[in-house]
Amino acid sequence: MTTTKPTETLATDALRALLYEVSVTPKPGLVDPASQGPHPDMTVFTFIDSALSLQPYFMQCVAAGTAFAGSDLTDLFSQIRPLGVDAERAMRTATNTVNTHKGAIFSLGILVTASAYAAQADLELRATVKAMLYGLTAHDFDGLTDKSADQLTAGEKLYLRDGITGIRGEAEAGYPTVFDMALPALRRSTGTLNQRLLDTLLTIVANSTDTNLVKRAGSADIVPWAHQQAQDYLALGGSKTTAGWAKLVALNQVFERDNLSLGGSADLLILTVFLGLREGIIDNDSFSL
Ligand SMILES: CC(C)(COP(=O)(O)OP(=O)(O)OC[C@H]1O[C@@H](n2cnc3c(N)ncnc32)[C@H](O[C@H]2O[C@H](COP(=O)(O)OP(=O)(O)OP(=O)(O)O)[C@@H](O)[C@H]2O)[C@@H]1O)[C@@H](O)C(=O)NCCC(=O)NCCS
Ligand SMILES: Nc1ncnc2[nH]cnc12
Repeated sequence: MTTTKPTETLATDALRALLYEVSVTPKPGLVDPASQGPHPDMTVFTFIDSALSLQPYFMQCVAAGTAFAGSDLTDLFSQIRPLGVDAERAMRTATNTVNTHKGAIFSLGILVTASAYAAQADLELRATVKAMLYGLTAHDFDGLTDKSADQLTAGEKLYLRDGITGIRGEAEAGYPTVFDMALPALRRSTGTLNQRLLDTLLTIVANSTDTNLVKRAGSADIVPWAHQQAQDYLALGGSKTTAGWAKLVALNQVFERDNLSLGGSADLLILTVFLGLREGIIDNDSFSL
């Protein structure tokens, strides 16, 4: 991907991506302006406060990526990881302790930092991300069996139980769901911005393993079901057809009834929107939803 936008706009585009994602409606298993979905502790306003609390963090990521002069990009990742821990704290203060954007803090922080570095070093973004995250999964999952159950995060438990590498695996591989599936789908998509982002989200759901969904369902057996539902929606023509829209509304009800969340897929949509804004393939010139 080539980007011609100035580095100064990286932090703003990160915030825009967070705000665009939560504004898309109707999203199965997620908060949007019209629905809390299966998240009784959050509304769209919680997400607005959460996003704004992250502005200083994204600016720190830009500064870190711009200033980095080392030869081993895993050192750049090590520099920003503690910044993300502080950003999680700021998020929880802004949201009254609710976890709105933990996954996005991690992944968007990586893309913002990598974009800033890639611009000054004249490198390709995805190659930069992969070089930054080299060895991440092995590093994070090493020694997990020494931890007691109450010290393990949801992602760590799923790795030990099912071998799912989750967001770490997706990130270390250079976000294949985003770069190989979602971004091409966004480029191809037509219609209003809301319709385009709905179809992009369901492309992500059809192609990813969302550990937020697996955790809520209690079993990885939910994954093929979710893939099939999203594929059915896309085969019906997606958001611009009456049948596709009806499928989306029905899915919304199922996800709410069964307390199923798609938080990880929302994070990948946020990344896709961010890259779409950088690439200039998102135009906000449609005056209907
Ligand atoms: C490496 C970290 C991500 C830490 O990982 P951890 O093991 O703590 O967490 P995971 O459970 O593995 O996942 C973290 C979040 O990643 C999102 N996610 C899951 N699957 C995917 C996927 N396939 N692709 C992209 N993203 C994915 C997901 O975040 C979303 O869901 C959140 C709500 O989650 P949670 O509160 O668990 O769920 P609920 O059911 O709603 O809660 P309850 O009702 O049960 O209470 C929401 O925030 C979305 O963002 C996973 O939750 C990373 O955190 C780390 O290393 N942090 C260090 C600091 C840092 O980020 N540094 C800066 C960048 S290096
Ligand atoms: N809109 C949304 N609803 C619930 N969890 C999310 N995580 C990121 N965006 C989300």
